[in-house]
Amino acid sequence: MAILALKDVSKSFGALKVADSVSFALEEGEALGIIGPNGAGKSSLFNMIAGNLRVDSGRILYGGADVTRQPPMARCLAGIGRTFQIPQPFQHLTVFENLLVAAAYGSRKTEKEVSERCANILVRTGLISRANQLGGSLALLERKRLELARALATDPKVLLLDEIAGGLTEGECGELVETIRSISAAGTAIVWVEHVLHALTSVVSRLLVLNFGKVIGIGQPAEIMESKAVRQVYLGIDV
Ligand SMILES: Nc1ncnc2c1ncn2[C@@H]1O[C@H](COP(=O)(O)OP(=O)(O)OP(=O)(O)O)[C@@H](O)[C@H]1O
Repeated sequence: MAILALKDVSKSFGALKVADSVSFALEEGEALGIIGPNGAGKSSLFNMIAGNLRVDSGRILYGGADVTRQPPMARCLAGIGRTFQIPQPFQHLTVFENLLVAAAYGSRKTEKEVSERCANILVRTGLISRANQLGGSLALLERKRLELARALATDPKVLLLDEIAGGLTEGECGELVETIRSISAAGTAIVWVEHVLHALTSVVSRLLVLNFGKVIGIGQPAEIMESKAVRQVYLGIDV
């Protein structure tokens, strides 16, 4: 059964259609990449899946249940975790405290469970040596890692990554990809919106292409990048 499914989801801002009857399904443990030109509606799609933006029509199913009208917190507690394109950690809390907030808020876990879980995530995301540093003092790669760690602290079954590799150097990007790959290998389903294609395709098994809110292709990365419609629209190549 699909862990996440969108069925004919549509959304407009006035005359601008950011989702035009979008449908796709994500299997448990699958890693799906989403690409598309600037303004195609990728972040809006994440906002609708996470509950930060209401759909105009269509349905969002999570674990088979209809969550279309559920608020963001309910979806987060149910297991839909996300990162934001621009990381905004609590600047005056330490890295560890930032994680504690994400892990403890609204959850019924004990203090011991929450602290152990956060310490473990700091190790997995390469942030353990930064645990006591203030969130506001981190460099870009570490802020991205913290964004990822905060999403993981909510214990997601589906992790939505919004352009997490953007702005990193080649080496930093490679390090982050390794971390994301290990999260995927541990069984967390991932939907990753990214412009850095080589990073994306080194992790995901399928790519979905959005253009003006419409899905213009979904399939294996090699097949998608060869598709005429995708090359014309996304890469600007005349074929
Ligand atoms: N709340 C809003 N009100 C009006 N227009 C919006 C709103 N949010 C987004 N838009 C517009 O909707 C379009 C899609 O935006 P969105 O951020 O979803 O695109 P994107 O594919 O994520 O782009 P990028 O790759 O640049 O991040 C853009 O033209 C954007 O300006």
